[in-house]
Amino acid sequence: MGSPPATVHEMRRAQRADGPAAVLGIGTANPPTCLAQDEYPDYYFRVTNSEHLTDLKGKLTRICNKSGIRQRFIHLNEEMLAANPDFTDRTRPSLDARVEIASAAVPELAATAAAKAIAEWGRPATDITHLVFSTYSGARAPSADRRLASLLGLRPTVSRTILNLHGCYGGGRSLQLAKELAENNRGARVLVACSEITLIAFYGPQGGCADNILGQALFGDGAGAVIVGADPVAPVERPLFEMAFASQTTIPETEDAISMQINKGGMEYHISNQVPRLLGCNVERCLVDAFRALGVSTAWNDLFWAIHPGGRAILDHIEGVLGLDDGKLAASRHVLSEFGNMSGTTVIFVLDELRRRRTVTAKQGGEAPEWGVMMAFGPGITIETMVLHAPSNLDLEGN
Ligand SMILES: CC(C)(COP(=O)(O)OP(=O)(O)OC[C@H]1O[C@@H](n2cnc3c(N)ncnc32)[C@H](O)[C@@H]1OP(=O)(O)O)[C@@H](O)C(=O)NCCC(=O)NCCSC(=O)/C=C/c1ccc(O)cc1
Repeated sequence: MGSPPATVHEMRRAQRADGPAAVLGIGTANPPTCLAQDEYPDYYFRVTNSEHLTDLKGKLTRICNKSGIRQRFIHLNEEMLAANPDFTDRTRPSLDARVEIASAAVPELAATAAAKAIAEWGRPATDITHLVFSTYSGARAPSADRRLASLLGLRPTVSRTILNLHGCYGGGRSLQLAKELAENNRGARVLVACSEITLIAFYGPQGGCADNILGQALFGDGAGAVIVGADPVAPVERPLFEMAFASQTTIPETEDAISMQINKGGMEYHISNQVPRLLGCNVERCLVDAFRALGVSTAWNDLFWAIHPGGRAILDHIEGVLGLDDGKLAASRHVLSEFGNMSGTTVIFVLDELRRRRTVTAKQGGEAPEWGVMMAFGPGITIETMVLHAPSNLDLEGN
């Protein structure tokens, strides 16, 4: 009766997508409080009652001036600080209060970004089959992925994964996981959400702790969401970027270069001043390996670039070692300038900005590169690399 049973191999082949995973929609969101970078040292030392620490204020001012950042958005405001005075003192036990605020704020910010990505994608939220959520800002279960699924009305069978403490490479890792899920599950539609609020790592300045001063100068809050799926169904679904290849590399002997740890007073972190140099020494090898695996030969200046702007010096080093022309990292520099380093979320903002710029180029009759690269970095030191292809039928309008 009926046809002979398929082999397991045939069943698996039938479960897989035919084409590559692609970005089908992008959305971003930020909290309402915007801080101008040139006013930040005054703001920070005032709200933390630390005006007497003039050396540290001078250092923060020097870092802000060189940061390449114009403004940042943050969830924490002065009313919250007034209600939680322990937030300014890293020795006081304030983790409970931070987690309480973050547990609500992180998924809500993600929901705003996700609603925009879903609107651009053009299908109902109930068609989402998988959710990958990345954050360093929470420490509770059920966690932000569960809450986001409720806020968006996702189906109860949505397959959820949360990535915690991946820091600045969380966006790259989530997108790589989404690629695997979409390509290995025919018809899958994966929502990637990254949402970070720096409240978990906000403290007043403390002598002898330059890491904290660096973080206060660079980090901002934001959420980014991406819908990923293979074999887009025209005309509703339009691929913005196809994901051609993805890899992760850990730089040996750099375990201590970037670290984050949750303790009773919030999240402590250390960022070595060698990070820009270490990345500069290692990114080209990742790129060479990626393009060799694809069998594509290219000049770096023939690509479009979506690099995580971890700091201005990181972009400068990468631009230098790869010999990139002025403007090749413009999308990354723009996002750094207007939002700061929003950790894992930032690379989604860069993708969004990149496609906006490609629209302008196309409207002006110019040509944008067909192939490009997304890279994100974080503790490990970990480098996430993804080779992207922009299809010629690209709908670049976005939301
Ligand atoms: C904009 C910088 C900070 C300064 O510009 P510069 O061109 O290097 O300028 P200078 O060499 O004159 O340095 C200015 C000051 O910055 C100081 N500085 C220079 N890197 C450092 C340094 N890692 N430490 C602490 N002082 C420094 C440097 O010592 C100096 O201090 P001073 O001599 O007192 O003026 C630049 O070095 C830069 O972009 N660095 C890259 C920063 C970086 O590694 N970012 C990636 C890591 S991000 C990450 O892991 C995220 C973790 C995270 C954690 C918590 C969160 O909430 C969210 C996320």
